Amino acid sequence: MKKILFTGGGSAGHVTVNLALIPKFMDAGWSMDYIGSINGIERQLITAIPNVKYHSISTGKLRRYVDLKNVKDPFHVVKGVVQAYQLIKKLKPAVVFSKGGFVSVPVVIGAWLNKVPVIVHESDLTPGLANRITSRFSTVICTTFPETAAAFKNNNGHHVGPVIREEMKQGKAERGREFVGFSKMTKPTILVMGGSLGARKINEVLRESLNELTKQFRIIHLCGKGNLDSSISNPDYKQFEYIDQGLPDILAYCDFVISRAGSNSIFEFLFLKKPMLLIPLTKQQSRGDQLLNAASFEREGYCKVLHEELLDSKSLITSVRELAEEKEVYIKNMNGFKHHDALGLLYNLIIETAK
Ligand SMILES: CC(=O)N[C@H]1[C@@H](OP(=O)(O)OP(=O)(O)OC[C@H]2O[C@@H](n3ccc(=O)[nH]c3=O)[C@H](O)[C@@H]2O)O[C@H](CO)[C@@H](O)[C@@H]1O
Repeated sequence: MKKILFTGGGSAGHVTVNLALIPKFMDAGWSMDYIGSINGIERQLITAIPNVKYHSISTGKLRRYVDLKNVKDPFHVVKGVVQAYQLIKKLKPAVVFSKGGFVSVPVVIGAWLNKVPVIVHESDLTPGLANRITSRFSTVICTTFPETAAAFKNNNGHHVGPVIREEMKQGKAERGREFVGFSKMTKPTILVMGGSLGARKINEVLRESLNELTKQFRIIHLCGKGNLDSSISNPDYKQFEYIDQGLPDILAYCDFVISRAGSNSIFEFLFLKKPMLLIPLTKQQSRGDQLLNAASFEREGYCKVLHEELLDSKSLITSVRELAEEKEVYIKNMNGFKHHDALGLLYNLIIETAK
């Protein structure tokens, strides 16, 4: 039986493509292992899947800012490399697929030391730090955006396009309504998603604006772990920390989306033709990848952008109303995007690369 090893984590954006690939390898009868961190979101998402064996290793965050943990973390990364090397030596996978995030660095180096071919995936317009490191130890780097492929120095970039999980295509609006517990009613519904980990500023401003927004809309708020606010009682507002299996149904049910600009999420919204208001992570909080993702979508006319520096209750309410008024224009523009089978392309590439 052929064996594949997946890695990637830290946030769901570094797990989603793995979640899309796993059913394909399962159907083809491959044996599957996953190396992730001890406490990252990948543990919760992957251990819920039967037939995938989860192994955890020590990890260290790769920070761009000064922090006392920067002294300790290189030791965690080195320990992770040793653990990954030993695990891969024992597991003997035919190929490693890495979706990035800091946990992937020791795994990819461990695979390279074991001479196992590695495929890396980058979903943002500019490569993340982890992928810039792991690209040097990889056979192919697959990208969501065409221009990203050229950024990798070893000429091993390969554009595959946005990988959409199969279940995203099978959402049912009525199931979504029942899942969240809204009564049958015609008020348009907005899904608010501050990235897979939630976004404090978006949560605060949204909650300040709730009374005004719910005069016109219903709101489903994915607020991130530990961010529920039990003091709010509004029949047109439902909040969840994170939704795993039910998300396709909820997206099918929603009319609009307010979101961070993580690449996997925005391509899912594009695929489902949901007019979106994007509030990208700022340059102070990140390398600026979401600003570029959002700018690229704005140029194509797929979204409206509200920069966090300008985000307050007034600008949020105005932007949402404008989005709703211009709904048809956004949908028309999104209809022009040509989707192809990126998941199939990626799957075939992995099969061809496997030893
Ligand atoms: C803070 C941070 O580091 N953000 C990065 C992270 O974002 P983040 O982890 O938010 O990643 P994305 O927006 O790309 O993807 C999130 C994925 O989680 C899913 N989802 C989300 C919420 C939920 O309740 N249920 C659920 O299933 C979405 O459908 C999507 O498939 O990875 C992205 C892709 O590399 C980057 O663009 C972001 O800059």
